Amino acid sequence: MEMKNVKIGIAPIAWTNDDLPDLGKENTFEQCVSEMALAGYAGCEIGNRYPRDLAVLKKALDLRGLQICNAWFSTYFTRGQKEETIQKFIEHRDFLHALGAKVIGISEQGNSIQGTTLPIFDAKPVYTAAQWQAVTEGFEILGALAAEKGMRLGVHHHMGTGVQTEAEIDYLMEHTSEKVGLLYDCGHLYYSEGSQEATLRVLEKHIGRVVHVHLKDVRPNVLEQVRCEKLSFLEGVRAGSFTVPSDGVIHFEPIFACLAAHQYQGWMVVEAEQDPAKANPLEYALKARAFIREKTGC
Ligand SMILES: O=C1C[C@@H](O)[C@H](O)[C@@H](O)C1=O
Ligand SMILES: [Co+2]
Repeated sequence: MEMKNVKIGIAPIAWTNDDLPDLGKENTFEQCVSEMALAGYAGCEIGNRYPRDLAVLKKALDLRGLQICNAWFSTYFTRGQKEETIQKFIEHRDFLHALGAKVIGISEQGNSIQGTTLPIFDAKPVYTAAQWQAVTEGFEILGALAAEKGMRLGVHHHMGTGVQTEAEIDYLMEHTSEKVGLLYDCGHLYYSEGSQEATLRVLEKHIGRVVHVHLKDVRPNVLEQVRCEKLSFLEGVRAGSFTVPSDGVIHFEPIFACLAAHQYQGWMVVEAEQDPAKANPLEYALKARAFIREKTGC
């Protein structure tokens, strides 16, 4: 398998979890980025422990040979906060641009349940026609703003949001232009659709729009527990829903093969939020890095 122009990154969420700040509260920014570099990653995303001062952040990254590839951005179009979302997006875009990132990953959080206590398998929002209209129009505007700086917008399909299922991803892709790319996260797809086939099918259908990839694996026994006990998304994270590639149920070979066959260019980012007290972040980062190298040569 030949993957040219693909870089391997990792997300800080395994060290410090922005959604569950008590997970990894003992881990410092310096430890996080040092261990990312030590484990052989070329870049990373941004977490809330990262310094916001551009010069300080750049120096810390340069010292370790790390690049910033993306950082999460929440949109609130379903709450009617269009102007505020656009304003904040421009600031976020400019910060990422100054750091050399080429992608901006977004997710509509106006009525998302991912951070709530609601059962993740029972209470996700389903957009009305008006909400789809607000979201697709808003994403188009953000896509154009990203393009102004030579960057790509990637919509992160995510559990607990209105862009979660295969059908919702298809709808989004059909009702938006090329300016709106897809942030493909195989862990979220398997979690939502429950099968390897659907996880791969979505990638194959929309590979031309994929601008960024999150590699996470899932533990099927924990997903079953989440379903049976009606747990929330974050309760599931604490219980160990996610792990790194090679440690869960997903077959990564066909995913890598599809990306390689379509000459995907960009980042593949290991993103596996777990309790660092149970899953040593460096150990799991090393495990994922070795697996990716073995399977892709990258
Ligand atoms: O990309 C992501 C960002 C996290 O904050 C999120 O909850 C996680 O599941 C994810 O995929
Ligand atoms: Co993700």
